Amino acid sequence: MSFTLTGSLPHRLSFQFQVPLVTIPKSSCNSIKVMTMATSINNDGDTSNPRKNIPHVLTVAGSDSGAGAGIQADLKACGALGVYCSTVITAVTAQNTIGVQGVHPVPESFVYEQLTSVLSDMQVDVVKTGMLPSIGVVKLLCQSLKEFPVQALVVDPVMISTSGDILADPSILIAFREELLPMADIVTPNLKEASALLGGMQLETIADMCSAAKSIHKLGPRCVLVKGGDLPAPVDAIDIFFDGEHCHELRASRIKTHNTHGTGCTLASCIAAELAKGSLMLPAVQVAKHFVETALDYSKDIEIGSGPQGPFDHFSKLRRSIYNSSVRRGFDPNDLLLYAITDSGMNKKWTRSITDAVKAAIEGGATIVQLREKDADTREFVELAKSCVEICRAHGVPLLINDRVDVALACNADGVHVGQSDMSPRIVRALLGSEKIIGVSCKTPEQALQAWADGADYIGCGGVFPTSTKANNITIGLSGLKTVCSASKLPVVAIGGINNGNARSVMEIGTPNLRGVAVVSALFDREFVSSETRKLHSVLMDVVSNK
Ligand SMILES: Cc1ncc(COP(=O)(O)OP(=O)(O)O)c(N)n1
Ligand SMILES: Cc1ncsc1CCOP(=O)(O)O
Ligand SMILES: [Mg+2]
Repeated sequence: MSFTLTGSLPHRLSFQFQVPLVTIPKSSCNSIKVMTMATSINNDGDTSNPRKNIPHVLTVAGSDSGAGAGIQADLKACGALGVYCSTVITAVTAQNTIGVQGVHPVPESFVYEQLTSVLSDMQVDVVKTGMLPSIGVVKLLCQSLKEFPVQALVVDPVMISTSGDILADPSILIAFREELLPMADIVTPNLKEASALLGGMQLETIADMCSAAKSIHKLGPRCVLVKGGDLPAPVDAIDIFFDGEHCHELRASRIKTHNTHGTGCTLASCIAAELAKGSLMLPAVQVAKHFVETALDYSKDIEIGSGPQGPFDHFSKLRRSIYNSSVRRGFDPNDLLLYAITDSGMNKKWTRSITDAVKAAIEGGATIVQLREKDADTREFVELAKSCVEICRAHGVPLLINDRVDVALACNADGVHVGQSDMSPRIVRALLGSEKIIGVSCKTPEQALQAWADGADYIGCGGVFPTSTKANNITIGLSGLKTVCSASKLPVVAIGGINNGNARSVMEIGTPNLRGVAVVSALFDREFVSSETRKLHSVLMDVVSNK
């Protein structure tokens, strides 16, 4: 069902909105995405120039001068996920990697003025809250949200900074419990905040987190995410998500780094950004966790400031997606970590399209994709490749074509993978130019050196284990892989019979230029591609973060 609003704008434009009406039950824990399409119509009635609404998150939080957390983290997280972010600043803090040196709350009346300015004019989809320094600010925010309802409210109940500094008056708990949480679609406390919301309850185990999530849910939010980052040294970063019915245990690899300042703000902003794009709640939380895990991994060695907790880089993934620009991007060997190679036979068997298979692999954490479509007609292959290039580019994941330089040129793929009996990499380089990625299959040190001399960017080495995906392929074992890696001047990705049961043994052969695993059947000869990819990704992240 929809209704039409018409009105007029200044100058020569009039506008028309199609507004679908939806009713979402409170217990569904889904995002409430009401899509609006504004179409500008000129005086001739021409509708050829539609105005698009960009998903929009408003963050109501404090400014962090060091830009690792707070408003600055929220802006970066939303920007990295392609979502517009407006800001209402509740306090200005002087802080750096050492701690918080000062807090200057913005007068409550001026917080309200900012809220009114944004909400009365802009089409905000989701509001995300961070530092709310006083009861007065919480009350004014709730009042504004009643006056200008939005589709979802994400509450990060910031009370104490990770350096131990107090960021909100302790009396704020009453306002959280009585006013804000009943309006929230999700609240994302860490262990200390969950304990404070529940009057000091001890939280030491996953079972404790689950019962805390259930108790916080009784305060009114649709969903609760209790973050277990402070649990005593578990292997994974474990969070508990409660949707009013089930407790889900969400795991991500625990990255060894001191650059963790702003992870809470970033996680909540990513959830808000995904909800603004129309995602359901659980997938939004999963994407947010994956974003934080990847950003921490990419930033684990950066050095900003001299204190114990540094910020991380929100844009690592975005930078990887600037393939279309004229700037030479260079091949990033980190991209080889989880190399997903398609197989049309397998995807046909599980009745899914190649594009859906590629989307699912990326969702699960694939870091590079190769289209290996041995049976496709050329025309069909080019069309498929164009769609996959679009999908991969939107996610900052490089897309390579197996064997077919012509198809790679036609779809402007990021590169080509060739074997010993395919076109020589030297000719491929001459055809593709210096910007594109070229991979070469090698089983021996001699082949590896030749590939380097021919201008390859990486080596695909295998089959490491027996496989039925490629007929008559000689198996070289872990020792053959080690021999090639040791002789190679190039980064190497291992291939052949690799799955989440043996990937660790491959990655632990002890040669630093082995950068990942390439897999076909372990992802695509399975019913659920994204969860299989996620499992393998988790094994790989575990290995690399412990190196
Ligand atoms: C990453 C990666 N490594 C090796 C191969 C195998 O390539 P090739 O030897 O040309 O065999 P086909 O895949 O063409 O059958 C690969 N495709 N990708
Ligand atoms: C293309 C290729 N090249 C060497 S082994 C192989 C097949 C890898 O497939 P799987 O991951 O299913 O063993
Ligand atoms: Mg080949």
